[in-house]
Amino acid sequence: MVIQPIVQCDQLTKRYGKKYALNHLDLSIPAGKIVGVLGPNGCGKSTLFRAITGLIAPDEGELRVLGQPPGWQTNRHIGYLPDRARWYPRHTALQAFEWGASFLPGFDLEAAKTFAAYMDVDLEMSLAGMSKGQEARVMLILCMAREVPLLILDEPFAGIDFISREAIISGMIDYLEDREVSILISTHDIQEVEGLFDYIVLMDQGKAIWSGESEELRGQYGSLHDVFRTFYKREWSR
Ligand SMILES: Nc1ncnc2c1ncn2[C@@H]1O[C@H](COP(=O)(O)OP(=O)(O)OP(=O)(O)O)[C@@H](O)[C@H]1O
Repeated sequence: MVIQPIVQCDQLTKRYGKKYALNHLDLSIPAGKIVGVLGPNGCGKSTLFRAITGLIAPDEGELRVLGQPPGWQTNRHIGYLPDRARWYPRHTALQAFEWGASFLPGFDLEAAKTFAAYMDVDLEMSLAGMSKGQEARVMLILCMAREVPLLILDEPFAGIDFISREAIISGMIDYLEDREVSILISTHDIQEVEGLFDYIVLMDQGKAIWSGESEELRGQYGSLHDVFRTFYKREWSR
């Protein structure tokens, strides 16, 4: 069953003191898309993801995820990679995936192993011995190997080098081709990943300043690099 829209925000607001992390955000994200949630540091991307996964309660406004208010019922159907995610250092990658298979709804151990082979992850290596980029791959696999309708990946490519990032992204595109899944991805690595997105949300100061099909955005403004120049002049001129 495909739920339209996958995420719906009406006047969604989250304040920290006087600071608006989300400022009366209106946003409707259709299902079945790979969505780039983009914008400068501090514009509210992670806060939006935390609200979607029920980790923070909004101060005002309405949020519906998979057609319902966020909570444990919706979280069963969401694979979430938080920013700054870490795993238990003494575990090996395989132990992390076996944990996933026993605890995470919809986790497919064989898919995780296939991803690991593709992403060059040594299953027997402990996470303590891994580089930042290797650990980031394990964390990404823990989310991607789940049969769920919604994946939320907050900065999944941070720490992964340019060459590996391209390989991982093309692997993701192959893997996702036949699956009915919606993915929200925040990233600052816009140039490498631009081919991945079919829908874009541009955020600034807690609001969505543009959202729509990436082809439409490219048609109007050119590459994502040019889009950033157009929409975030304030940032670029600093
Ligand atoms: N727990 C918190 N306490 C106080 N302020 C917070 C908290 N969480 C977020 N903020 C503030 O809310 C704003 C939005 O933060 P958020 O982490 O959502 O931005 P972001 O777009 O994910 O940024 P980045 O690209 O740097 O990861 C920022 O000004 C941040 O300082």
